Amino acid sequence: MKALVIYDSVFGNTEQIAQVIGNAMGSQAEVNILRVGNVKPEHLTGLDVLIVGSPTRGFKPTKAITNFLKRIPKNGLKGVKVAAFDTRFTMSAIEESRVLPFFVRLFGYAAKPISDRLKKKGGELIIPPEGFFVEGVEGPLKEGELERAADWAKQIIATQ
Ligand SMILES: Cc1cc2nc3c(=O)[nH]c(=O)nc-3n(C[C@H](O)[C@H](O)[C@H](O)COP(=O)(O)O)c2cc1C
Repeated sequence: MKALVIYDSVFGNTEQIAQVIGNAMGSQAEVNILRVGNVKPEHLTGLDVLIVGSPTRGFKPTKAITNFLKRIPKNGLKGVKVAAFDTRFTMSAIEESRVLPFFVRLFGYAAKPISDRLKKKGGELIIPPEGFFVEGVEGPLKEGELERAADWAKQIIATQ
């Protein structure tokens, strides 16, 4: 099985999650883990599984991830199993704000629009979009999130 994990990351938290996901799959698959800026069209050929992750910024993926997804040709992910994840504020951090809970309910997080776009390009979603929590803006990741990411990756492997 050939898998690719593509991520963007500003402060390093999403990168850590991407590495854990890739490494957890690595024992069962040929896995590449690439920052979105380093992805070339040939990386997408012959893939069985594509996983894309982004920090949630303003309720959305980063511009680099959005642009990458837009550039995938129509039906470019036909026959590819896909999954999406994001990193995001903890629920308690959101609830400390007066206005944020309202907007989060309305606009959500990055993983859902990523998975929608992957499906639109022909990919078959194999697991619901997932979010991993960071403490504050720059992290660190909430305790236990790296383990949760490894479990999530194992669920993906189990679908193969
Ligand atoms: C400008 C900005 C906007 C953000 N917007 C959101 C948001 O809408 N929802 C959320 O849950 N977290 C938001 N965050 C927190 C980020 O999700 C957090 O910084 C990110 O998960 C860290 O990942 P990274 O270390 O890979 O950059 C925002 C952070 C910044 C700096």
